[in-house]
Amino acid sequence: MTFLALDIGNTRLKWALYDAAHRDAKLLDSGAEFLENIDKLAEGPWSCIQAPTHVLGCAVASDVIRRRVEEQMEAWDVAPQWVVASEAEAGLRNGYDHPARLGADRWIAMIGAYQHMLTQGAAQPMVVVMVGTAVTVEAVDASGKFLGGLILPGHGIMLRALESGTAGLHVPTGEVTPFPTNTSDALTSGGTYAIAGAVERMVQHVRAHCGAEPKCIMTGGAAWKMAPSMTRPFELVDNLIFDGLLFIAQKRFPA
Ligand SMILES: Nc1ncnc2c1ncn2[C@@H]1O[C@H](COP(=O)(O)OP(=O)(O)OP(=O)(O)O)[C@@H](O)[C@H]1O
Ligand SMILES: CC(C)(CO)[C@@H](O)C(=O)NCCC(=O)O
Ligand SMILES: [K+]
Repeated sequence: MTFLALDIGNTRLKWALYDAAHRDAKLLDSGAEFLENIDKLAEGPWSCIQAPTHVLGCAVASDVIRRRVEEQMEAWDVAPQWVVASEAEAGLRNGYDHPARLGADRWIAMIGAYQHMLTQGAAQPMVVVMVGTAVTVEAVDASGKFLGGLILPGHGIMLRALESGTAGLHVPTGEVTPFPTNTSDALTSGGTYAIAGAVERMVQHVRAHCGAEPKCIMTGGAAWKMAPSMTRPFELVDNLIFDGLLFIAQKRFPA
């Protein structure tokens, strides 16, 4: 039995092959492709992996992209399933006005984060941050209710927006520093502290609403770059989407 977890994001597709559809499964293989390269998965990295028994995915990209990924799996005898946000799943309840409109990546990452917290001890409220093309900052109470969350432009989008929207700004990478004294540092620090500041605000909201200190957990390819600029301790988790997918898969595909 093998299980393939897919995370089709805004910019890249990430995949991970496990030896079982279980939270303690062993990772056999993994990779990432920019969305413009997904038509070469079958002849490329997927040509030499074991055919998965089950495929569970998270897709925030368009249906067209999702269908192109499904085409890459035609050599395998498997019907991929895609998680969509619902009113409740895997211990979480969805407080969104229209639960199905919540991004599947956000929902799955919260499921991963909540289960991760429960394995560590008593339930407490959480702030779950995902740092990628976009940044999301979610609030979950100790009972597993998703209270609401923020969506912000990611660091790359912020800087590109400044570059294209101003007369004379160009954006070479700078350092994050409290008092930037050159343009590069001012831009890099501005983007980083915009994210860190939004997260701090959400921590305050959760503390006030729940009357308890939230557990803060951060994921996404650029999470480690944000970590030193946060105002409070954050646990970094490699890929909460895969953790969430594994947990959901364990229910959907019992051994
Ligand atoms: N120093 C930084 N601080 C914060 N964020 C950064 C930094 N450098 C890059 N980023 C962000 O990280 C993103 C890349 O992260 P990641 O690899 O998780 O995203 P992705 O896989 O491209 O996104 P998606 O999952 O939406 O497809 C970039 O788009 C940029 O917004
Ligand atoms: C916010 C993003 C872009 C983050 O990847 C994604 O989760 C998404 O497209 N969400 C749908 C809208 C929403 O979550 O309210
Ligand atoms: K993502």
